[in-house]
Amino acid sequence: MVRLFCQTKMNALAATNRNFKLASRLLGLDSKLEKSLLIPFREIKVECTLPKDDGTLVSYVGFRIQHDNARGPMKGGIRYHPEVDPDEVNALAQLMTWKTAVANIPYGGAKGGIGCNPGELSISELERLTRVFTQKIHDLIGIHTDVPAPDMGTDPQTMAWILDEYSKFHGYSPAVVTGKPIDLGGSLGRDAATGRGVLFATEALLNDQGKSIAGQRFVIQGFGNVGSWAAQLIHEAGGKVVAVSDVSGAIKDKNGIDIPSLIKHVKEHKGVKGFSGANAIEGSSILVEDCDILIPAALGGVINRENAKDIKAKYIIEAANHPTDPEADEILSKKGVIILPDIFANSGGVTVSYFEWVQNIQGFMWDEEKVNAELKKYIQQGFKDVKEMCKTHNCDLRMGAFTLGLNRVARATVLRGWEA
Ligand SMILES: NC(=O)C1=CN([C@@H]2O[C@H](COP(=O)(O)OP(=O)(O)OC[C@H]3O[C@@H](n4cnc5c(N)ncnc54)[C@H](O)[C@@H]3O)[C@@H](O)[C@H]2O)C=CC1
Ligand SMILES: O=C(O)CCC(=O)C(=O)O
Repeated sequence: MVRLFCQTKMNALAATNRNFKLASRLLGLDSKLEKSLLIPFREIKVECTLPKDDGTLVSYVGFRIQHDNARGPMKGGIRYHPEVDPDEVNALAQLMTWKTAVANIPYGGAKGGIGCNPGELSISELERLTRVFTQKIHDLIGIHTDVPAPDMGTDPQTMAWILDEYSKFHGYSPAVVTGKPIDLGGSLGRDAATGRGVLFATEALLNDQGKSIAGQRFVIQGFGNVGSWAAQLIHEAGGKVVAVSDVSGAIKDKNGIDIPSLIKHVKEHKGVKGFSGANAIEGSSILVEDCDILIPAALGGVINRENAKDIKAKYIIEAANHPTDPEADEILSKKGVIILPDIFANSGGVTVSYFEWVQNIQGFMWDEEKVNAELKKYIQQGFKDVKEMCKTHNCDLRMGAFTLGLNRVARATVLRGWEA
């Protein structure tokens, strides 16, 4: 197995390919088809020169990996983070292909990113960098080819800049990105959608186990778009969020953190650090804190062979992409921990992105009630479909989701005549 950066964390692409191969074996896919599904459709790597506010020039590397388009336009977020590298973006693009298929929305998969630290750039530097990146990729994305969206370190404002820059070349095209500000054709409910999807997915799993959200103790790693919305909605549903972390630090209160007050604090102080309503703890201990349900909502590979044995949660809901290494999967499975995999658990974001794209193409805006009700239907159906695959292949939820996604993409690929 290939490992980079540290001994404990597996390379993201090696981990994703391993899950792909296991699922492909369960489905008995033909080896030529397997190879065609694994190799990305197109890999784009561009140099982006940023004129900084002080007049100096800095070079960044940007990526857009377009993994597969058998089921429709490629779809996936754009990440700004110092650890963005081609293997990670490749893995994330591949995961998008299986995720859109699990959600049963008419898309393929892609992902992009720039290896930068957005926290160290001013707003005008972020705008210039986003525009330069868009200039480099504008002829390879499009409403019916590849539709970006926000991911870690990017937000609706980033999408507005991409939309504006793209429109200079192709005419006004709101449907070229999703996760836009509402004033530019964004969908009501998209901002909360990944967190809301995490709530619906958790409810589906707990219902299946004869349980409910109320009274369960949650720990959440990451308090950005996904983590903070998940925390808020879980809090409203009667769940007790007992510990939270972000890049600034970690906090804990076994009686349950007052999430609305924490959200206010984070808006003012840019992080959970210093929140007076809970005790500070070591960020490194967050994943092994005592709880019923652990929600990683930050980086990949955080649950690995080093810490898996110490995890106390009975359930892990993967709000982040690929937070769990296959080695940790094995350890956790032996401990009886149930994992709701990323390609299902965090599919609420891309599902509402699909609703946004549909609204843009139709030129007709839905109300938020409709968006949330449709999202619930998709997540509940997705859970049923994943469980069905678990039954058919006698496998866990991750392999249930992978076999579901792979099977749908393989069928579309064959129907389109891939051997011609
Ligand atoms: N935004 C979306 O719609 C979707 C996001 N995701 C995934 O969810 C995860 C989070 O994404 P967003 O919330 O959008 O990003 P974000 O940029 O809004 O928030 C990221 C959060 O992670 C925290 N963080 C970063 N490094 C950390 C560390 N070492 N320890 C603890 N916390 C750390 C940051 O402080 C921040 O609170 C990512 O894995 C992303 O790929 C998945 C599906 C959709
Ligand atoms: O909303 C989208 O199109 C993609 C979101 C995303 O990047 C993800 O699900 O990981």
